[in-house]
Amino acid sequence: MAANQPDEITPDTITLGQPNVRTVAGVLIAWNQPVKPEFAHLARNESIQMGHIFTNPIPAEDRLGAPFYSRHNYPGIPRRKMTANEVAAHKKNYEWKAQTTYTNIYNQLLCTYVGWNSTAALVQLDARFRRENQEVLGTARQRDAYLRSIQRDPEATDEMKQATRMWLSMGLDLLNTPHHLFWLYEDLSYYHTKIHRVHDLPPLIYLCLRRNLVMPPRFKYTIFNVVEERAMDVILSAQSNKSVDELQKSYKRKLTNAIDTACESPNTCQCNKLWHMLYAPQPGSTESDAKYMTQNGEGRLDMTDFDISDLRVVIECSDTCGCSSVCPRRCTQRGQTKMLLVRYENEFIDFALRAAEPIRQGEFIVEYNGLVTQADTGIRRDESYDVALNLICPQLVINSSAIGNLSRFMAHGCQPNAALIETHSRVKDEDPLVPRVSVYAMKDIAAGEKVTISYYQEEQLKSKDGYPCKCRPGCTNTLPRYY
Ligand SMILES: C[S@@+](CC[C@H](N)C(=O)[O-])C[C@H]1O[C@@H](n2cnc3c(N)ncnc32)[C@H](O)[C@@H]1O
Repeated sequence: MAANQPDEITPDTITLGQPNVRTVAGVLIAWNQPVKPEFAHLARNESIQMGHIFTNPIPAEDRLGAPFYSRHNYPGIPRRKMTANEVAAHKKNYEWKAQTTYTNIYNQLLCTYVGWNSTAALVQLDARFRRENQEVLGTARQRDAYLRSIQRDPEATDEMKQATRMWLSMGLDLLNTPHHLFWLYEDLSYYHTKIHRVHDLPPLIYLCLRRNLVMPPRFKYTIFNVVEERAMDVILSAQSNKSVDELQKSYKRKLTNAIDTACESPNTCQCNKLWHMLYAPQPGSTESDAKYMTQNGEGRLDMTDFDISDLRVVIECSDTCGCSSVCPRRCTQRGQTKMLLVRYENEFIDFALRAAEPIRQGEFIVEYNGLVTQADTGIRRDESYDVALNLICPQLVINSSAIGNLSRFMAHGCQPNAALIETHSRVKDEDPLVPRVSVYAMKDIAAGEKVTISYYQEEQLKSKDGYPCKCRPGCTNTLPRYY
């Protein structure tokens, strides 16, 4: 019986690409077997996980052999589930795990379960259920609070308001249609949240406030960068990969610690030295015009005079700085703290990322995760998902079209409220420096607002064969097409 148990989704079942330690810097996709000799030392480094393909394994309930087989085939989302009849035959044997809850049309608490399809949802009246499912109830409450805010929003269309009722007042018609796209949205929210939970990140929610739901995006979910083999060659030979000691041996100028640091251990913090040795414009040289962004004691960046066209870098502490994991200079290492949601917008934008709670100017929002690949591979890809690594590794980009996290949904804004910032960050100075990019708020962002970045240059926004920019009503720019 144990082999059939559908409710076990432990961190172990979220294997490749979802390592359960926060010190992981990335996943190396090594196509060769055995791995190249120059990568042999990486196999022994716990900050790098090795694999041959990047997968989102389907958690244990797929092994159930249950009769319901979903029409939708999405990475990491089980297709086989139990129907109400199947559950009736088994339920005495198991402690089923709650997936999410809704309020039904009689104002009762309705629960769907992991590994069951929607026909098997149950009304839960018992106080023990509430006590034992605080996390599930909390996420459902946050989702419902957002949906109720749409009902009050004077700018929301009637169609959007009507669609919120699908979630806020769960009807029998939807419960009896397990193939409905609605349930795929719910599964994406649940299984991607599951990956977040392993790393203490907030839940995420996918929504589509339309009469007819559109197919949600199909991609593999990761909260670590996935590095291609050739990109790893570039990383290992880059100057930025050298340790502070190595860099110091060849650095001729006198190092000053003139810039303050918010590090918990200001006297031993190495970040300012790294800035001088790696990225600071050298006197007399016109090569780099990089700007150094440093966090204050609350981990926020100073965004006054921030210009999106500047090259800028954040340097995070490593263990050689002598600080702890809660140091204000380790925001990206700690990861997202603000809850975000992904919502379908319109036929131009498709899906976009929105804040589910207020974010203050200068705060870290989320890391931009994806496939670290060569900028020039010769293979066509959707470059609108590319983020350049101009300072850390100019030959590489992070592309999130097929593998990424929720940041891949950020829409373009001609007056953006967030910015991408290259981040030099690793937990140990001897780990490979997998390039990272972080998203920070340029302005205060209200709950419910879109998180937007500018990913087009001024001249690209007038593209001839493009399509209209929908960043805000009245925008007259056009966006280029990429693929
Ligand atoms: C990085 S993707 C963003 C995520 C994408 N919307 C999705 O659903 O997967 C960039 C693409 O989103 C669309 N997009 C983003 N911002 C837009 C805007 N302001 N106006 C129109 N389309 C936009 C364009 O199709 C663009 O090529």
